Amino acid sequence: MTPQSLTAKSVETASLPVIDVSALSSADPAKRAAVGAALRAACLDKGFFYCSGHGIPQGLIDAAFAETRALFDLPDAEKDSLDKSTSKANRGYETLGGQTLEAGAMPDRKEGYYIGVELPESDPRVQEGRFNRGPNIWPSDLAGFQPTMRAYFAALTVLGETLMRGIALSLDLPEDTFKDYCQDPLATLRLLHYPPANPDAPEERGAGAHTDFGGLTILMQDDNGGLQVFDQASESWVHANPISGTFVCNLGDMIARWTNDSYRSTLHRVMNTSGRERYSIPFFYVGNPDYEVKCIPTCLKPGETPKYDPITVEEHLTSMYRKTYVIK
Ligand SMILES: O=C(O)CCC(=O)C(=O)O
Ligand SMILES: [Fe+2]
Repeated sequence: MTPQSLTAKSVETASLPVIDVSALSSADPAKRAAVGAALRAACLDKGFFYCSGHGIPQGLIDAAFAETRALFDLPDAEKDSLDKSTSKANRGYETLGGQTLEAGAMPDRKEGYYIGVELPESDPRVQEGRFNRGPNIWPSDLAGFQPTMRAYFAALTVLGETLMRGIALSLDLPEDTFKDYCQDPLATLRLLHYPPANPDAPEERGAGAHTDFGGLTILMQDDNGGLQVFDQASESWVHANPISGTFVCNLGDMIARWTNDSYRSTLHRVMNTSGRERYSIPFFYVGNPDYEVKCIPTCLKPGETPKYDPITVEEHLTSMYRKTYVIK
C-alpha cells in the first residue's frame, strides 16, 4: 500500500471494543473464559481494543505523564546529552524527526525516550551484545523520573503477563501456555511527545502509518486524541479517541505471525491536529528473546499450512527494527 492510498480516505470514529480484563483474576473460570472470548473477537478483527479493569493506579499513570512532560521540557542541550546514540541498548532520547515509521513519508513529528529492563554492563547478556539489553539512561536533574518510570515499567510488565493469559484463553489454550514466553521479557517503555501539527505541512504525520513489530502494545495516551487505526473493510482511518481510565492495546506483527495471521496486527498512525502538545506512553510487551515463535497449531484452519518459519523473539525484533533504524 502506498502512502498516497493511505491518505486518500476519510477518518471516522472508531468502534473499538472496550474490554474489562479484571475478571482474568477471578476465581471463576467462566468469568475468565468470557474475557478470553471478548479478546478473541477483538484480535480476529483489528487486533485493537481498549483495556479497562487493568488495576494500574491512576496516580501512577498521572505521575508517568508528569515525568514525561518534565523530560521533554528539559533544555535541548540536556536532552542531546541523553541521546540514544550513546547507548548500545537502544535507550535514551530520540530527537524530533529521528524515526520514519512510514516508508516514503516525511520523518515523524515526534520526539521520544526509550526505557527498558535495567541490566548492568557486567551482565553476560550485555557483554554478549544481546539486542536491547543494557543499562538505562537516566536524566540526572529529574529526581522523580527514575523511580516513577521503574514503578510504571514493573506494573505494565505484570499487566502484559495478565493479558498474555487472556490471549491464551482467547485461543482456547491452557492459561499458562505463554509462561515461558513471559519469562524475563524484552519489554520496552517509550515516552513520546508530539508537537502540534504544522499547518504548512499537512502531509507530515506525528507517527507515520505502521504496524507494531512485537507482541502486545499497551498504550496510555493523553486526552488530545490523534491516534488513528486503519479499517481494511472501508479503507478508511478511524479515530481511537482516548477513553478515560483505559489503555489502548494492540497486537504486533509477531503475534500475527504466531497465529498464522488469524490475529491481526493493524496499521495505525498519529496526527496531532489538536493544536496542543500531545504526550503518549506506549509499552511494548515482548517476551523472552530466546523464545521460539512458531505457528500455534490450533490457529491453522483446515487445509492451511504455516505461512512463516519459526523464529526467535530476538531474531524477529532485530529484523523489524532494521526497517526504521540503522542498527549499529
Ligand atoms: O502515540 C501513540 O498514540 C501511538 C504510538 C505508536 O503507535 C507507537 O509508538 O508504536
Ligand atoms: Fe504503534
